Amino acid sequence: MASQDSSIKKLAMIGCGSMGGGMALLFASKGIHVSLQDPSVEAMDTIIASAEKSTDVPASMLSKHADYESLCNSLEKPKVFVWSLPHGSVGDGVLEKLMPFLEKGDVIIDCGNEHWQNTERRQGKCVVRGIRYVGCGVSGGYQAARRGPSMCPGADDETLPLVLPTLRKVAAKDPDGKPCVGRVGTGGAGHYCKMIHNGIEHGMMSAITEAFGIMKVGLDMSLDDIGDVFEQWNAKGELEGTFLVWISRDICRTEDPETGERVLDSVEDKVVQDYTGEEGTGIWSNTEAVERHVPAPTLTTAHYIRLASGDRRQRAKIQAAFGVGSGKPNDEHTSVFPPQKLEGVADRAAFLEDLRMAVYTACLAAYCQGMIIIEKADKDYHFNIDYAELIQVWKAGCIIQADYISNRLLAPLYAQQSASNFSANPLYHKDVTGDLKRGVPHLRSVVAKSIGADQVVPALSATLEYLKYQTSTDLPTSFYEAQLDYFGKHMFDRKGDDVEGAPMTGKHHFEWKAA
Ligand SMILES: NC(=O)C1=CN([C@@H]2O[C@H](COP(=O)(O)OP(=O)(O)OC[C@H]3O[C@@H](n4cnc5c(N)ncnc54)[C@H](OP(=O)(O)O)[C@@H]3O)[C@@H](O)[C@H]2O)C=CC1
Ligand SMILES: O=C(CO)[C@H](O)[C@H](O)COP(=O)(O)O
Repeated sequence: MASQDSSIKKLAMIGCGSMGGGMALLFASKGIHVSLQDPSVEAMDTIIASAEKSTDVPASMLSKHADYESLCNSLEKPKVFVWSLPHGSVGDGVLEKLMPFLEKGDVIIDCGNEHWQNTERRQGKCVVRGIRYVGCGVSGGYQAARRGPSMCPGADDETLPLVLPTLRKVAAKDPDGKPCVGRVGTGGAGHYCKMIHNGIEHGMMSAITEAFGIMKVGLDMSLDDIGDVFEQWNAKGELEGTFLVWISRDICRTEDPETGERVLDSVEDKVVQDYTGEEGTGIWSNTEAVERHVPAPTLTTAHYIRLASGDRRQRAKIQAAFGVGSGKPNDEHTSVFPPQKLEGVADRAAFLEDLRMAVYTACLAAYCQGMIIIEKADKDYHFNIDYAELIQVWKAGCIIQADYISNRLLAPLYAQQSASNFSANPLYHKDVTGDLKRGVPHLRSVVAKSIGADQVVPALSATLEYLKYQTSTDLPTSFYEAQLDYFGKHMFDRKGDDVEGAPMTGKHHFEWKAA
């Protein structure tokens, strides 16, 4: 591996599906020989056939291998393996079978969406044999896998310098040509941050989806007009260069060439990834938020509508119990509380501006909530996160790419990481809070009108609530604390008792009613 330019000349790609296939071609296009391994011979043949058709990948840069012995024999020492596998037991099984062929110094770069604790467990197994295991979250979907994804690696500080020169060659580049990969942190930090990336992704997706619903039904706009709005939002201002807004434009406009109909009109309203177990990042990121005691309602509420959406049959049955529909999922597309046209929108352009700012505010809140989870995890798990590198990773090639948020707010903030009074919590920084404050009147207006018209706005409304409760030191939760003390003798602090440091049990109990 470590020849003159210290970059990798040969590697094995284990897992040749949509991501692995794209990355295999990408590595090969950069002059790296890629040995393919996948249970499906067809998957490997498809990659080789794509290389034959391509102009940038000589098919001779790829070889396919039926077993690990042949795969390992095709590599140079130290051997380098890139994994693009489903999470969990698949990776454990591959590691077990691969172990007999591994030697000191060999490197595994796990580019799947693995749970960070699995990553650390495997790092522990590998390190005792001198094998290096990098947990490298990859983002951007299968198209980016082929042309340059955003890459989020975590491992010990001796291992990362060995793989970074190669990852820099293939990773997405920001507009200044700087690669979107870097030293994110130690241990499972790479997979941890990718997991939170996906949590942020879900919050942003929901906010944009809710805005779509508002425009479609609440304003009775055509798909073409909605596509135009997304295009304008993406072109300038706070949502400038937001990947998810950009693809939303395309989603509105794309027609099926066979039918001439909009593809979107044929898509059923269920997100099933959490049910199929195909992906786990949504569940893990929200579980982490709660376990780290970080309120992340934009992410969590986005996840709840996803969960509700996934089981369409259950929704149909519940709907019938409310007295609407037949209870059979495919009979009707209807609602117990059908969304209606918005009332009180005299000036559509002004409302669309409110909507743009509401979506921005929710996207920024999603980013903030994600960064606060990472900050807390960094302290609890000692990831030693390099925040500036992490924001660089997310500057291009990834699903949460949001140019304004990263360039104008987060990159300048995280450039100060070495300052003695630095905090990675974006809500302690005035540029960020200034923008959130500016967003609130727009968000309030959109949420109020939407609620009046039964529009489905979980992430937008949860963001508004979040900004209210996370910024208040006068919450109605005095009452909650009193309830706890009444029935459970859980104690409370009196007003003015609060002190610096971690939250502690209160010092007082009141005998509200004699036992
Ligand atoms: N799709 C996306 O947009 C993104 C996905 N990811 C992550 O990347 C990873 C791969 O995802 P994706 O490419 O979409 O999934 P795919 O299902 O398309 O690819 C996974 C591949 O792994 C293969 N595989 C399964 N078991 C083994 C094994 N024991 N040895 C070798 N190969 C095996 C599968 O083969 P077979 O089909 O025959 O079982 C399949 O070809 C996942 O962790 C995913 O979460 C990350 C970012 C984006
Ligand atoms: O990791 C990804 C993007 O970043 C993948 O696209 C992933 O499949 C998305 O799935 P989910 O919405 O369940 O996280």
